[in-house]
Amino acid sequence: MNSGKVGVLLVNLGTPAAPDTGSVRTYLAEFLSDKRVVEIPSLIWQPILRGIILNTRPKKSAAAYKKVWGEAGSPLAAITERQAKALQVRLGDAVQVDWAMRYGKPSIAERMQAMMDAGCERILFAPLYPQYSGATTATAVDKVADVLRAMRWQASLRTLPPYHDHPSYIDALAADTMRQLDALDFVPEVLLLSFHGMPLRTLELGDPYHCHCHKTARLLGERLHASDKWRDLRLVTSFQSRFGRAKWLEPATDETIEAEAHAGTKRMAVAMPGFSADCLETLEEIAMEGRGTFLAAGGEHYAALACLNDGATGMDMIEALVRQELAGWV
Ligand SMILES: C=CC1=C(C)c2cc3[nH]c(cc4nc(cc5[nH]c(cc1n2)c(C)c5CCC(=O)O)C(CCC(=O)O)=C4C)c(C)c3C=C
Ligand SMILES: [Fe+2]
Ligand SMILES: [Fe+2]
Repeated sequence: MNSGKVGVLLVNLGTPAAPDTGSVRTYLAEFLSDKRVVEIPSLIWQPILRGIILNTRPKKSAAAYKKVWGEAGSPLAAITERQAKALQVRLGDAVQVDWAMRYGKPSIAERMQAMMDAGCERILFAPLYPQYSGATTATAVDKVADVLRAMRWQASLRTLPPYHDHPSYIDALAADTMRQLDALDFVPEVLLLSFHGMPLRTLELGDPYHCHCHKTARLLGERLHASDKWRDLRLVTSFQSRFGRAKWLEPATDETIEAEAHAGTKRMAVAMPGFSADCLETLEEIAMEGRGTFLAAGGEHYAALACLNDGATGMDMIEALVRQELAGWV
């Protein structure tokens, strides 16, 4: 290490290197071998993963990734990179901003080493998950701890806490949700707040994720209902992207979308406040598949709202959260 710089590392989940079966298999093998993600003993899980899942799911998932892949690659990686660049501009030269993925590339190990090689002695590690869960925040922190464990001369580390009820996050969600609702060419009867799901067992074991999601939904709802225009908007919370056979948090987003249409809802918008960047789960599962489900079941108007991404409102929030955690360092 050669100087006392401060670094900020933005981290998100990870994504395949390319939308083909081989790349998706490599990504899923790493992701689904994480014991924080699938909490089944390895002796039982690894044969299922290697014998069944990695022989079937990659082809299906690669086809889904192809539908959302852009010129800059995977949306999740492209947006996270843009967030890092925008934050660098906002924070100036006093801080070095970089980004990494928990699974795949750029890896946490590689970017931590690069920051330290550039002279960062203090690093704020910022997993961009508003709601804490073992499968997201904790495994990212485990990873950076592994990286430090292998170093003789470590950097000092701070980690960004979950921000599910932080005023800057709720302000950003409320402003951006209302901006997007106002711009629709229809007035929704219901706004579905869809969060990524988790196995129900994680709630029973004490993971706060479910509570964090419901608190975010309540605080966002209070802000929408305090406005003149969205006072009567009906809000429903659900959990998407179910994986595997175990019982997951309910209600499930796909079933809720279908049930709403069957019950006579004609106009629906869906927001996904738990995702800091658009990705496969928001763009393919909710914007594309969700629309098909709603229209096929009798709905007429459907809109999936964009995540905060690197828009000004979202970046105001990331800057505020990061500046709070950097207090005393810069
Ligand atoms: C936002 C928080 C997330 C939680 C909580 C979460 C839990 C979780 N996810 C899986 C399984 C899969 N997730 C997949 C994609 C994916 N998941 C998140 C976020 C959370 N996951 C994101 C941002 C993404 C998108 C990645 C991208 O490249 O765009 C996938 C891969 C895609 C697929 O094949 O469907 C799987 C598998 C589990 C099992 C889990 C909780 C235990
Ligand atoms: Fe996931
Ligand atoms: Fe999915």
